[in-house]
Amino acid sequence: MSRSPDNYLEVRDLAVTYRTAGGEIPAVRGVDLAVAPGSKLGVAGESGCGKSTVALALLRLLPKSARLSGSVLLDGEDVLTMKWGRLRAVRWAGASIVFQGAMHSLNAVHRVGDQIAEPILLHGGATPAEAARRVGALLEQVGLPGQRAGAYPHELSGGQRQRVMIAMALACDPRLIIADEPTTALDVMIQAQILRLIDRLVGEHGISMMMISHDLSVLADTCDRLAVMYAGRVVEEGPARTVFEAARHPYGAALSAAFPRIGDPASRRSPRGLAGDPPDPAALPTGCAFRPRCAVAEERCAEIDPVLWPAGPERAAACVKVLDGDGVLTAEAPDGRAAVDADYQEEAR
Ligand SMILES: Nc1ncnc2c1ncn2[C@@H]1O[C@H](COP(=O)(O)OP(=O)(O)OP(=O)(O)O)[C@@H](O)[C@H]1O
Repeated sequence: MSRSPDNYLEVRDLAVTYRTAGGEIPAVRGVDLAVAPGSKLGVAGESGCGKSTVALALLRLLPKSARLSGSVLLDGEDVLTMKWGRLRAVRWAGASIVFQGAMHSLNAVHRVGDQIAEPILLHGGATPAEAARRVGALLEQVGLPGQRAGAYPHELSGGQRQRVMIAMALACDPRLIIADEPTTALDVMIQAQILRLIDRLVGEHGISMMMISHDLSVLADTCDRLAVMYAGRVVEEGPARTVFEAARHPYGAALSAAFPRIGDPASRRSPRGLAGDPPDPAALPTGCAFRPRCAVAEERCAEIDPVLWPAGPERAAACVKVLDGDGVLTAEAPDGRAAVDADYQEEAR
């Protein structure tokens, strides 16, 4: 993660624990992320690794059972500590979210135009006539005729509903869009259209983006940088293409191999698949959380819980080793990062 005062979004040591009747669930365990203005960060990982929890935490949309720590700096202001009035403004103009599954996110009993107009009226200080004009323009921007403003969600297809969600996310000219699995519920052809649409709109408007997906190949195509999450942590981070093509963390490599690139013979080597399931966050294994599924785990991985450390230019990986493009394991010095415990540093050298 590149730390800079210029980052539009900077997440520092974010931790989220859900309190449930069955005990505490540490869903996110110390996550650092950064998005520079106008850039696109992809967050990848299997179901349950904490991606949506991170997305919801960014705008304090988590249920009351969630306990948060760390900071979420949006243009330098900490979302986690700001007052409610400020937070309401930030939620639309500072950053907005496109959720997975538009059917559940749209209100079934209201016309979609009214739903898009709501934030414009509440936060944009527009008159009803101005809001109606803006709704028409937003619908056109997402490829729907302005008259569809009068439709109810059930009268639209899945792809059209997701377009409405994107129009709503754009309503107050946000500087950041958080897209959480924006195409998961759609068929493949429509998925590609929606991804192209999001890509075009964020490019045209100079909006920063954080896109969440379990599909590394989609993120590699869409984003500049990529963070791979596992068991509530970022285990790998770097330029999107490079992480996808040559992951440095065994989990990044396994996830990448699970999405072979069509027409690329090298990808068919697929040395390590993704067998098994992620751990239950309430019962993590000792040491590295990926150890039970890791093809290259060693005895010391049961003792060491690795943190992110430099693993090449602008890259970081949380593993005692790094995997190079040929599958040869090399150990690299972690550049003396203070967070790494002394034994681990010694071992890594
Ligand atoms: N409201 C909640 N109460 C208790 N546990 C929760 C809650 N929401 C999520 N969790 C748990 O937190 C962990 C992380 O969930 P999260 O939804 O953030 O992961 P994810 O990577 O986004 O997965 P998916 O892609 O399936 O949404 C999971 O173990 C999940 O069961």
